[in-house]
This record gives sequence, C-alpha cells and structure tokens, in this order.
Amino acid sequence: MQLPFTKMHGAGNDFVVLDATTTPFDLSPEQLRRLGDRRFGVGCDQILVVERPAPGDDVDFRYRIFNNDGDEVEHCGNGARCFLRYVTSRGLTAQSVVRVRTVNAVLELALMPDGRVRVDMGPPRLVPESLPFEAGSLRPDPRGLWPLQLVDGVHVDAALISMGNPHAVLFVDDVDSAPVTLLGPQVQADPRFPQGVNVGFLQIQTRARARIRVYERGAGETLACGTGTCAAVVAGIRAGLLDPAVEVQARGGDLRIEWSGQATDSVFLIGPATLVFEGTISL
Ligand SMILES: N[C@@H](CCC[C@H](N)C(=O)O)C(=O)O
Repeated sequence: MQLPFTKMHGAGNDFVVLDATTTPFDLSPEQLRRLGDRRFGVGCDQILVVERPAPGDDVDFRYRIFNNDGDEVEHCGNGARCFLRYVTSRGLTAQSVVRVRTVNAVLELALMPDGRVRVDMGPPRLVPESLPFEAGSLRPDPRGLWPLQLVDGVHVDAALISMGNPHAVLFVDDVDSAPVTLLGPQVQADPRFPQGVNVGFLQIQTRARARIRVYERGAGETLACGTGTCAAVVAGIRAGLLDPAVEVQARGGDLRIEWSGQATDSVFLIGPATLVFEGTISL
C-alpha cells in the first residue's frame, strides 16, 4: 500500500503524522514499527494519527499516539502541538483553538500570536496508582520522592507523576553527565511499573530555569518530551524548588511549563511545532 505522511517535530521530538480523517487508520504494529524505523522506514519517535471524532463526541478531533516500537500510548505533549499545526496548515479546521480526545483525556490546543502552541494538558495525577506504580509498603519522602531499589543494588529517588502517561523524575546536578541511557532502562525494568514508565532527568538551574533529558518508554532517549517536561516541573514545584512558570531547555529546543501548584489545576505546555517534509511510503 502507498501511505502519504507528514514529518514534523516539536523541539526535536519527531513524528510521522498520518491523516485518517478520510481513510480509516488500519496499520499493524509491524507496519508502525517499519514507519518509525530510521533506516528501513521514515523514522520518528512517535506516530500521530489524526481522526474525526466519534459521532456525538463534543471534540474537534480524535488524537492517537503510537511509540516507534508500535505500542499505542495515552499521551504525547510535543505531538499535541504538532497536531494543531497539522490540522490548521492542512485546512482541516479554521479554528485557532481545538479540543482533541486522546485515549484517556481531552486536551485543548491553542495557537499563540508568536507562532508557538499552548496545550492545556489537564491536571497532573499524583497518586502512585495513576501511573500505575505498585507501591506496596513503600512511602515517598517529604519532598515527594520515592526510594526505588533497582537491579544490581542501584538506588534512586524519583518523583512519580502521571500526565495521563507514566513518568518517574530524577533530580540531577548536571544533565550532560547524568547516566540517562544506563539508569533510564534500569528504572523502566522495575516490575512495580506494570505499564512501563518514562524516565526524566531534571537539572534545576534557578527557580525559573531548568534543563532536561528524558528516556522515553517505547522510544529510548528523545531530544524532548512534552509530558516528561510537564511531570518534571510538577515534581520540582511540589518539592519547593521551582516557581509556577519555568523555561526548560531540552536537547532539541526550549519548552515553557506553567502550573499553579494546585493539584486540580491544569499544567500548560508551550513550545514550537514544525512541519519538516511530506512524502509517500510503500508499506
Ligand atoms: N514524546 C512524548 C511522549 C510520548 C509517549 C511516551 N513515550 C509514553 O510511552 O508514554 C511527549 O512529548 O509527551
């Protein structure tokens, strides 16, 4: 089959976007893996699918996300910004604010006057069951960090936060020297995360500036992770280390996160969304 696609990125987190508003989406996990493969396919961190909403659903679009390992996941923040850029630039909507349904939430996406996109990610979920994380008798310390005992006697303290998808956040002194590709898979291998986990490494520079790297579930280290950056800033604010608006430098670009600190308030993710090229692949 011949499949038209659009390549996009948000702060270097890259996507293959598929328009399923006219033709129903019907790719197997194997075809998705091929599409995501950087040598045998187009190559991307995630595949995003644009669909019309179900009849009677009070949203503008349905937004589906697949990691490049072929698994469907709940959320992708950088992808959400690209989703809005895609539907507006392709003329699928004339609105500058759209509401989209993911598998477990509704997100509001808004074009900003400076060209960036602002995503209302909804409130963070702060209880371990929301990831899920099987806490057993484990308890967090006063900063909200959970003591995790990993393989080979390695111990880390991590904030556990769901942004609709699961995140473990580690505070580090320097992201450049942090053992991201070693510790990321070790935290992910902890069986207390039955649905896996994204692992973020946050370096706090001032109360309003931070740097981040994220080892993503189903994709490995990416150049930026929107939900991971939201979770990390939520962790920093809860630990009393960050103010409610934070500029975060990821390896692929800058993101801004805003959160009041109130558990029921939404987290806002602001950043770029870029069209790179379009093409057709035979699958
Ligand atoms: N890159 C994303 C998150 C994509 C999904 C994640 N890997 C997961 O498995 O939950 C973002 O920008 O949020």
